[in-house]
Amino acid sequence: MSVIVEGLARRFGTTAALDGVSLAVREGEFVALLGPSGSGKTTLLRVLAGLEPQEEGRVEIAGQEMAGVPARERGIGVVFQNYALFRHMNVFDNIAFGLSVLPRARRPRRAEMAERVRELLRLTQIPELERRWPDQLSGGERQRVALARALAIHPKLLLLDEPFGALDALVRREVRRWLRGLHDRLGITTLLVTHDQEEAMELADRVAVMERGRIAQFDTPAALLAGPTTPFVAGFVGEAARLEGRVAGGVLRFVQPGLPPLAVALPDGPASAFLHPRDVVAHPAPEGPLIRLARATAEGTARLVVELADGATLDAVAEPQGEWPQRQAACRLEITGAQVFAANGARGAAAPLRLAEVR
Ligand SMILES: Nc1ncnc2c1ncn2[C@@H]1O[C@H](COP(=O)(O)OP(=O)(O)OP(=O)(O)O)[C@@H](O)[C@H]1O
Repeated sequence: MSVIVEGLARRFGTTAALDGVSLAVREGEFVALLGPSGSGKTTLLRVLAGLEPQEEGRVEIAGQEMAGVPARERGIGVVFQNYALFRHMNVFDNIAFGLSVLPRARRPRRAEMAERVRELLRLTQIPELERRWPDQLSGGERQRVALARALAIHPKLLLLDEPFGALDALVRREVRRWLRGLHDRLGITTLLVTHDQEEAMELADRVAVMERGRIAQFDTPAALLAGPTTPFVAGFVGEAARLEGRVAGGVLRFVQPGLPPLAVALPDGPASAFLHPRDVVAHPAPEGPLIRLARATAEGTARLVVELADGATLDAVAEPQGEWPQRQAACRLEITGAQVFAANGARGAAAPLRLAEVR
């Protein structure tokens, strides 16, 4: 089911939780809504689900205008982080609940209902938990039950609000891979709210980055990392550090001493550069910025925190062939690229200067 949102607004007192949100989600797509706390992610999901009124704008799901359509007639499956299972019902009854609240005309008969619940238990790979009570389940198992309950009504759209929030990191990773596999098999259009960018990047086909009630950028994970369109997105997505500088004659020089200038096609004037750790490569050198912290990564490379001459720190990687970097050792920093924004919002990708260009 495709979802089209246009100019959506929702205020709480003087707070604009949604301030003109437009978004077009394709049928079968997995989209993550990513943004800092309070940026409007949950409100957007609640408006789509019909749990929150929209003040301005329109929502269309599968070609149908949603204004005035009550929540339970929207055909949407919802899993909220705090949408706990019913403690007085076992797993089977929790899942069947989704069906029992359907409007009478669409509610299946008992035998059909039981068959559907068993099918969902198989689909979510927890058939052995059918008779368990919620307090006898692990966090990951509870999430599977909550998802089975949301899927019970054969939703055409699935809305997930921080569904893994309560799980520890390892279980979280496992459950989200499983969820993505399930999505690929069922093909249900899915919107997931998260403030965890790793989760958004791993799961979603496209990510909508939200900032103060608006969509700052809606793109594939790779495009967001490679081409953030605003300083907010550049700072929020990835692990980039922000450094100030000045462009003159196509050359960016940093305010901080000890960093090489870069070539960038931007007008003269102040500029902000976003440097990802992988773009800052430390080489052994007799003098220069000091390595304050060094740690091995899961990929077998070394991640460093380097202290610049003015006391500011910068994340970097060690030159791949170099010796294992020592704390307190001096280094020379090479910058292989950066996203740069001029004061007027124009952006450019910076690259190392060739020696002939350094004046
Ligand atoms: N029922 C409400 N009453 C008053 N203000 C609200 C209400 N719901 C949300 N808000 C406000 O609207 C803004 C957006 O909230 P929302 O919950 O949508 O953000 P969010 O991005 O989901 O945040 P989080 O990641 O913390 O859940 C916030 O400033 C919040 O305080």
